[in-house]
Amino acid sequence: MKLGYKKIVVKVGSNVITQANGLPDEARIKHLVNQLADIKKQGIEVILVSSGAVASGRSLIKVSEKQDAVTTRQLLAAIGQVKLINTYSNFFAAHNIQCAQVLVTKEDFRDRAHYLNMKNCLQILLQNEVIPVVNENDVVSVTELMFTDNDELAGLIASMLNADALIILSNVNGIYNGDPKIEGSAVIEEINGSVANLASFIQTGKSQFGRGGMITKSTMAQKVAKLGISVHIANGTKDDVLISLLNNDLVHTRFVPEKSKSGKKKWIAHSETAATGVVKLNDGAKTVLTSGKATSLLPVGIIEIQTDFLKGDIIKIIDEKNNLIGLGIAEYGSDKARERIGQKKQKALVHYDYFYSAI
Ligand SMILES: Nc1ncnc2c1ncn2[C@@H]1O[C@H](COP(=O)(O)OP(=O)(O)O)[C@@H](O)[C@H]1O
Ligand SMILES: N[C@@H](CCC(=O)OP(=O)(O)O)C(=O)O
Repeated sequence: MKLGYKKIVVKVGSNVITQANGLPDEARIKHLVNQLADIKKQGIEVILVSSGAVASGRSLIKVSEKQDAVTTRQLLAAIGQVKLINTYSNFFAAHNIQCAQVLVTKEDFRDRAHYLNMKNCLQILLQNEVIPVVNENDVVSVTELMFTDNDELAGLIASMLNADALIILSNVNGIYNGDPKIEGSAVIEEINGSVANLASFIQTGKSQFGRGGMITKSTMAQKVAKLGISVHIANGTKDDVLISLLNNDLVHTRFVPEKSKSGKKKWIAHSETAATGVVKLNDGAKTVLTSGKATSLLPVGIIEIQTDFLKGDIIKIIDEKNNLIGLGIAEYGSDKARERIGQKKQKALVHYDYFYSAI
């Protein structure tokens, strides 16, 4: 396969594997599994992140209209996930491949110990030639405990496992430079670095069964590419999409990866919700810290400690206008940091190795 990847994470959106009438599209699931089996047999490690539990559940049970949205989602996902994983399991078995169900919540990534537990679990499956089929555990993840969508989850898994590529399969050919439905809009084939006006191309509407939409997909893709992982957005409803993509023979959107970051930086990058402290910097410190040079965060550039934190906590670093600059691990607690605000020649609050720039 021309692209030469050794480890890939493939994310399949609900729309790809659900028919217009809401029933699971078994033929498409089978076709995707056939491709994944082919890819695995060529020695590439594969992790599948599949949506579709709620959509599958909808085909199995009629829900009362009086039931609220949260409990409806719990009910549909609880029933639908069984059907979804059985379908995958049967199709993989035809290739003598075992797959495993891995259901996760945001909580499973909340601190380094939980994160490493999850990483070990996936690694042991891969070492045993099993294909993990990951989904959010929708039965217990509600409201603020939820991932934005499975694109966020897939980005997290790709970063955690140091994958070479994350392939997101949706029901469009990629990100278009206008409304995909309007003639004259074309697929943006390559996105290199942060593209300031990317969001302006994207319509806020979602596809019929999707959760996050294209804006969250592109924000996540830019973040993951920044960590050193290629991200591809392609049309999962096309025949042989994965094989064509890996042979570099498919029109789609590719986010060019930057230099690979360390495992710890990848973890920090995805830890915004676990951050305790908030530290505000002046513009000079912001410029230096985001210049791309290896620079640590020194107290001289701090103007305010907004929220307390302990040594070792993840902290949010913001600018004078309260925009996020990055995330880092505090070398000491907020008490000491407050004493040192604006002072020269003090120990760095965040060492460069433990700083992730969000800009
Ligand atoms: N500029 C754009 N390029 C591509 N798709 C777009 C764009 N703007 C909005 N979209 C919409 O985003 C949808 C895909 O996102 P989403 O509904 O989250 O899908 P999925 O279920 O695959 O995660 C497409 O079906 C499309 O309608
Ligand atoms: N976890 C949910 C899917 C959530 C989700 O992000 O869906 P999608 O936007 O189609 O990838 C399910 O299995 O139904």
